[in-house]
Parts: sequence; structure tokens; C-alpha cells
Amino acid sequence: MTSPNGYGITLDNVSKRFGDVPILNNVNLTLAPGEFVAIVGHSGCGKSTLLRMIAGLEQPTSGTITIDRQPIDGVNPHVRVLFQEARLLPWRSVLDNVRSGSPNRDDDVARSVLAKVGLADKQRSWPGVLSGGQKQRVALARALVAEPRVLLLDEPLGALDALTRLDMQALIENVWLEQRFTGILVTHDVDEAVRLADRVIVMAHQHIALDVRIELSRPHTAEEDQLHYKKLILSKILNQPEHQSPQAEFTI
Ligand SMILES: Nc1ncnc2c1ncn2[C@@H]1O[C@H](COP(=O)(O)OP(=O)(O)OP(=O)(O)O)[C@@H](O)[C@H]1O
Repeated sequence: MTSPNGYGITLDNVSKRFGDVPILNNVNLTLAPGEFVAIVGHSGCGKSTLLRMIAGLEQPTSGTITIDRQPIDGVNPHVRVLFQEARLLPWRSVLDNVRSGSPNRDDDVARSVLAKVGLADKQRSWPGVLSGGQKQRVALARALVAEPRVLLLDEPLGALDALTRLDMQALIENVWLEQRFTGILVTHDVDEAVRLADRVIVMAHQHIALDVRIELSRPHTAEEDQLHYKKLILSKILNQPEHQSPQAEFTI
């Protein structure tokens, strides 16, 4: 494995309110450079808000977030975000969309990143003719072309069918192994969290309810190895008082 390019991230007593509504309360979290962490938790518990604050799109009400030991000051060009929707520019070709991730880069770099995500033959296509999975590959390429130090993944595979999702998980793992950015994945899929992450964090009641290291060798694909972690994580999520009944929202 290559040495990490990713930046370390720390959250020090981070709280967030929207008006009178507390979302996060004194959250402390340290991510080592190059670590891949997944965040799970019931809908509305503040996962995306946490990600948006790390992205510099939202400010904490109190507390400090640092990236590479620097307090966050707006959007950081070394931090890229992938959302559930690919958010491509429909009037630009696939190659131009990728290039827009780092406009000063050589075209050859954009082409090689497109090849890496398996879309070398689509560079002249318009986004409108691509499948959902292909669009997310372009969005991933657009993020990777900037060689990010931190990649924030806000349910980027949530809208994809199961097989495409598995392919994308393998792709994300491969590019992470190659580039060793620091990754944070928000997902509702416990399977996906255990499959991809070094560490899985369960959020509940405005704080971190569980922080578990996945002590498996990669790839974490063996069902029997994953089971212990999936049970642990799911029981933590479902034992929260607001979720005493079975939840369709979570899958293993
Ligand atoms: N800009 C905002 N103004 C007011 N309330 C907000 C804002 N953004 C988020 N919220 C609220 O904060 C809470 C946390 O939202 P957030 O999107 O972080 O949750 P989440 O855990 O990512 O949910 P999901 O899994 O459904 O995406 C929700 O109740 C949401 O309605």
C-alpha cells in the first residue's frame, strides 16, 4: 500500500444547531491521514451536516475543525465532495466535466483519470446519455483529477442499483488504495460501510454512539468476516430509543 497522501482531520468539541434545534453536541473525532471512515446513523441525525462542515460549506456553532492542522476557513481546494446526484454540467462533454474538476490540469491527466474509472470511450459523450452509474463515475473522475487530500462521499451510491453499487464500491476502494486520500463516506448501507471503511462511526443523539475499527484485511468482502461488525453496528443503530421498531432504512 502506498503511503497516505490524505490530510488528517480533527473535530474538537464541535456543536451545530439550526436555530433552536441541536444537531450535533460536542463531537470529538480524529481521522488519521489516509484513513477511510464510514458514518452511519438514522435519517436526520446530522451525518450530512457533519460532512458539510468538513467541506467548509457549513460552519459549526461552536468548536473547531482542522484539516492538516489548519482550522477550516471556507471551501478547501484539497477537499472534494461526491453527492448522491452526480451534478454534471449537461451542456459539457464528459471530458470537459472531468476537466472542470481541475481546470489547469493537462487534458491527458483528465483522460487518464477517465480511463481509470472505466470511461475512456465516453470522453466525447454528453452526460445525458450516460447511465446513473456512469454519471457517478464521471463525478468521481472530476473529484480525482484534482488529486484531493480529502474525499467526502455523501451517499454517492444511494441511487444506484445493487450490481452497479458493488462495482462502484470496488472502484472507490481501488482509487483509495492508489491515492490514499482521507475518505469519509456517509451511507445508510451497513454492508457498504463495513465493505469500504477502516472505521465505522454510528451517530445518534447528537454524538458518536459507536466508533469501531474494522480489523479485517482488504478487501473486506468475505460475508463471514463482516458479520460480527454488521451485527454490532446495526444493533447500536436500532437500539437507539427513536428506533425501537425494525427499520427499512438500514440494510445489511
Ligand atoms: N440548512 C438547514 N437549516 C435548517 N435545518 C437543517 C439544515 N440542514 C439540515 N437541517 C436539519 O438538520 C438535521 C440533520 O440533517 P442532515 O442532513 O445532516 O441529516 P442526515 O443524518 O444526513 O440525514 P439523511 O440520512 O436523511 O440524509 C435534519 O433534521 C435537517 O432537517
